[in-house]
Amino acid sequence: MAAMLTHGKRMLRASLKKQQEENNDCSPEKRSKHKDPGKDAEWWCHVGLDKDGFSLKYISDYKGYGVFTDEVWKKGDFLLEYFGERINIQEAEERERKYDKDGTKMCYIFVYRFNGKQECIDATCTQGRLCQYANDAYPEPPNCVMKLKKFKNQKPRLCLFAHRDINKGEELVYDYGDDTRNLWWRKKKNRGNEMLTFIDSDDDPFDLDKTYIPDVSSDYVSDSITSSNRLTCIDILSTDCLDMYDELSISSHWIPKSEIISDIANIHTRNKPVAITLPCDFTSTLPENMDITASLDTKQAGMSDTFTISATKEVDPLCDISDTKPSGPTHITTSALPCEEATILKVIANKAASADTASATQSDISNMTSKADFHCVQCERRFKTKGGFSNHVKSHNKVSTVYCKPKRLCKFCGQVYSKLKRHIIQVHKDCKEVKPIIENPGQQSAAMSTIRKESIFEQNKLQCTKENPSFQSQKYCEGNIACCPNCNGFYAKKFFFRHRDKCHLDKCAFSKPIPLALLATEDDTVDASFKDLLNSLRTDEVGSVCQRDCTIKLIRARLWGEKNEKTMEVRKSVCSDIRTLGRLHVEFKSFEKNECIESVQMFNREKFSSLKIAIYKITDKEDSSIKYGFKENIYYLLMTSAEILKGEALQSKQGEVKAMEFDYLLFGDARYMITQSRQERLRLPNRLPEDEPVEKLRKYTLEHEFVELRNAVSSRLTLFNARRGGEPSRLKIDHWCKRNQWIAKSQVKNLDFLSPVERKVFCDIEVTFQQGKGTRLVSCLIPADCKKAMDILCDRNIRMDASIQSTNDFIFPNMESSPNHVIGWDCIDYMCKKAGIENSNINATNNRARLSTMYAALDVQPEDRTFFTSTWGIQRK
Ligand SMILES: C[S@@+](CC[C@H](N)C(=O)[O-])C[C@H]1O[C@@H](n2cnc3c(N)ncnc32)[C@H](O)[C@@H]1O
Repeated sequence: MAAMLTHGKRMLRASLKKQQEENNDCSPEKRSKHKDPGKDAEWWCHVGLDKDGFSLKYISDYKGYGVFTDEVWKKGDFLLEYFGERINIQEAEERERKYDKDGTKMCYIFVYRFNGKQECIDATCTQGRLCQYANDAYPEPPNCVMKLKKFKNQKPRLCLFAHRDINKGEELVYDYGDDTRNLWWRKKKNRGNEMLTFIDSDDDPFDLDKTYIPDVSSDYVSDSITSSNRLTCIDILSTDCLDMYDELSISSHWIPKSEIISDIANIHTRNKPVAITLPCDFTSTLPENMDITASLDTKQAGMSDTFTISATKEVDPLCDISDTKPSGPTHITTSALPCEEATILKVIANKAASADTASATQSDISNMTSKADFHCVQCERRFKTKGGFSNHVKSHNKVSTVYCKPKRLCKFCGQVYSKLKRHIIQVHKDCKEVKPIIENPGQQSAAMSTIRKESIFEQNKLQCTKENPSFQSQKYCEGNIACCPNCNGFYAKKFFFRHRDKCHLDKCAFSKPIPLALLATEDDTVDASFKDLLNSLRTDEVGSVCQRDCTIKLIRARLWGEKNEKTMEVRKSVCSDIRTLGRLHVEFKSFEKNECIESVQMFNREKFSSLKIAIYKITDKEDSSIKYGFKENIYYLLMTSAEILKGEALQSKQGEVKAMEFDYLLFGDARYMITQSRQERLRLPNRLPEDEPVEKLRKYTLEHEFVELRNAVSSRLTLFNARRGGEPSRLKIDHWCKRNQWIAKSQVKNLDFLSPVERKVFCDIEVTFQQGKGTRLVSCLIPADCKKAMDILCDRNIRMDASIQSTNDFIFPNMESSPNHVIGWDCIDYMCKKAGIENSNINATNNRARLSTMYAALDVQPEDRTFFTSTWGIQRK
């Protein structure tokens, strides 16, 4: 593969700068989400965007623009796609001539060979993408590599991958290939001097002359300096040695030599201190590890702009040049120095010193070094000795791990104090609550602890209203704070169990999530179960959107309010619905690039495209397929929400909202996939469980002594009822107790119209009805062999012995102190493992499909079919 990238001119600088600003957008849709670089590349090519983490910078008039990394990349990572119009070679040649002729456009045509044929990508007119600005690596080794990637049913794509680990701030460069006809820059000599000497200026596309003085304020210089915190390499090159090192130029990897040379007019040195004359504005672009403050101070004091760079012992290589006259360029590398040491390299503002520098001797240097003023850039403190300075730097490193006593809010005056106790006793001594504390010193600490707890609660309550709340706890802890439902105290989650005993809480009591718990206490109009629902929301970004956004709050209240039975299922489904709305809103905001936009705007027809992207973002799977079931749920959720909002607008006499009609315009693909999946995939023979493992499992659940009674019975009922959704696992004790209310056994015998099979079914089998999904009642058949086990599972004493919460009235409870029922699929999985069935695909859904497939093959009369489908829980359209 050879790349032919023709040179261009520098005219588009302004427009590219604008483009760069657009590219710097940090929206989440520009973040990678794939670990596998191939998949990652496929996803980004599919989405048609560039990843975050790169920026376009102007390097020099010679090289033009380049792509730089804003973060660290690992070897093998997919970086960017070279995106453009796909054209053939003839068209490419024509366009190249045209671009050259009209001279207004740079030409970005990439030529590669695929299946023996030359193909081209023209990125000349590509807007808002970066890869076309990546330069050729020559003369350095490349840090990335362009690969041709062929994804399913697609034309090949040009993808740039990291060839090695790439640091932040590095320029992305790859090998343009060995077709050097167009790579004129490879014919240039003396790249080390950053193109100051062109050997054949005819080749130079920019017609630069040798005395070209680059623009030091260009983006590249300032940006690369600020982004680089490392002092990795300083080269001191001797040029015209009038005297010993009278003129030196300094180059380092963060400042192209050309730029420096033009701006550092004189760099004099004789011995160790190197005196350089810097222009004022250059001093402000010095890297962090040189002392900028010192130089600025000097300027403020009206002193000269001449500075002395002196080095302490650590920069030993500098000594090497003090005595000997070099025969050629001398390289002094400080790259071996650890960062902390490199900080010691100082710029000392000292007019007198600079005047003397040209004749400075070794003793001058030691004097200077000993007089060195070590300045800590973090806290502005100055040190006379290097030892003191080093210790001080270490102490900074420790700060992050040292506990800093937080300031507490005084509940009496609303101010924060670092010594709350002292403040309360001194200032609020006359307060009714404080007097007893002062009078009974023995109880002081307990009483203060209560006051502190209350103050933390109030403080955290205030934090809840903030976008990025920072919560406090009783004792120091990093993140993960829990709130006690009993005393409202805040504790480290890790140690909450200790407090649980102190507060005499139930062993299985949970801490409550922070912000929602606090907000819920504020709103007394909300019933307890709804507060409970609020508390169960997670406290991440989506959770906080759900609790703050008025529209979501309204929808949540309506969804919750319209359910008669507030079962665990209903709770879960409302929670999941509002989290889905929250997720949509988060994505919607990010696409709209407006943090303040409210979720009601998602229902505004004019914002259709943003909503579309938001849906796309959350339903898109890693392998570029879609979560179609989820997408269809979103459809229904949006429809319901739009109805709620319309109703609300009418009620509040605001007139009808401009709510969207959510037709299948957005959701057609999901609907298609669902139908396809239901009609085809589920019925495919390889999806259906084999008879053998089903039989084995049936036998196992029958023969097993009900040691793991719950799992066995739940699995048996799931198989027996052949029903979707694990409904038997949701049976409640009440369902079992009231089973006789549905069919009176005594009367079954007298029902002449029943066939013998039906009669047997009704006599032997227990029938109960439970609520299915939505409002449907679904029958559950319990075979005779499970009756005893059902009695055992419902026995209150046995349940107590098994530590099942008394409030949990599911027959098949989840044991982990949860108020919920077990997941039917988990039971089957467990039993399969016990029965030695490997990789089983038995589950309620598959089993139901298997049975109905078998049943469909039978020649059954229509009325019997009706009986079968209604009684055996197989849904009929
Ligand atoms: C695909 S463009 C790269 C982006 C380009 N720097 C710009 O500003 O548009 C290729 C052009 O960049 C310049 N270029 C690429 N690699 C270079 C290198 N190693 N040295 C000098 N110029 C280079 C040449 O002008 C070349 O024609």
